[in-house]
Amino acid sequence: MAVFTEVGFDEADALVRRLGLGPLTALRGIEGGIENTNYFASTASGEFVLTLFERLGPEQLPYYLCLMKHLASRGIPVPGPVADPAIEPLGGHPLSIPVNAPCEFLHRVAGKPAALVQRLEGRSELAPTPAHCAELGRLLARMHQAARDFPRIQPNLRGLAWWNDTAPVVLPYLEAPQAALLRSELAYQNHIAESSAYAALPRGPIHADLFRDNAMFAIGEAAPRLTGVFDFYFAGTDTWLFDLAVCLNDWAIDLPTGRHDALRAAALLAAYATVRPLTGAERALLPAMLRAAALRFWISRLWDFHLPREASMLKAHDPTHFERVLRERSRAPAGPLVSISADSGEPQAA
Ligand SMILES: Nc1ncnc2c1ncn2[C@@H]1O[C@H](COP(=O)(O)OP(=O)(O)OP(=O)(O)O)[C@@H](O)[C@H]1O
Ligand SMILES: N[C@@H](CCO)C(=O)O
Repeated sequence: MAVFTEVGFDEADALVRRLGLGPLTALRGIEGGIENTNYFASTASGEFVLTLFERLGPEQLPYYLCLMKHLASRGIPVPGPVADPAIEPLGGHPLSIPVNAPCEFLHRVAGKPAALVQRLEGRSELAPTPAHCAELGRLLARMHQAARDFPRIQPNLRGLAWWNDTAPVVLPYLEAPQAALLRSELAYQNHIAESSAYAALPRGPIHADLFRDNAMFAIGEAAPRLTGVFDFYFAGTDTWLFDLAVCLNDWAIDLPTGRHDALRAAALLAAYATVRPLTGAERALLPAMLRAAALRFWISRLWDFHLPREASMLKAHDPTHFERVLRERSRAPAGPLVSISADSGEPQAA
């Protein structure tokens, strides 16, 4: 469980009252998550999640919170953040907004920047079937399209620049074969990022961390139905293909071996393509982006594992999983076991 910062009942009560939600009736630290402190907060007006940001500051947070609001207002099922009625929403062009200007969705709790968002119903499906993957694929494509006119710009802060900065920090902890893999994959990804095919990839705001534990499905319905996706705190402007690769590397992977599951991948890709067919450049670079997405989480897990932070309830993720996924992706250069027909963009299991 990750509660890095303890929140007193009275302080949370003061926040929800200020936001016009009535008195707090219950507050409970949430199991799971490794980045932020999360609590379930029940109030007279409904169920919410209180997040205290442990690493991110007021420079980055307005992007995530405003993106969630933007998506929610476009009918994408994401938790809407609750605004402080005392703070005037900022108008005008986002680039003209001063970096430290107050954001109506950003609060302060226990000395940390904090947000209160709606609690989604349902539960995560940790053993997804092709039908769950299809639901996710459709939603991902709708989300990419709905975010296209989101006016703020912020890079993916866990993108290539961060990999280049962080690899030297974790390399001293690695055995020789792992260090060689990390160095060579980083060189490959720097090379890919300079290519004209990469420059041609469509891009926009992406979630960038949409693992199966960041989505909720309705409970007790015959067919899988997503009730929403959450945890946008790694979102940023990047290629849509990278977002798709992050999802494929989690939703369509056999967790014990790191092997690709062709049926789940085909379902996810086909559903995505029914909403937004992939471009030629995307089809060409899917294998490289699957490697990039594996590298991203291998590095962040190594970083969290070898340079841990204090937490009263914390379970670090296993870095060796993404080392296995990366080796699998590099061994099978065709990437997922699917072929995507050039004319329709429709993937099929190979
Ligand atoms: N809006 C929400 N609705 C319902 N449950 C939520 C919501 N936000 C968070 N949760 C619950 O809290 C848990 C932890 O949240 P989250 O995954 O965002 O943690 P984190 O530490 O911020 O991120 P990470 O997944 O990057 O470790 C989730 O697994 C989920 O059970
Ligand atoms: N989804 C990430 C954790 C949060 O970034 C992982 O599984 O490593």
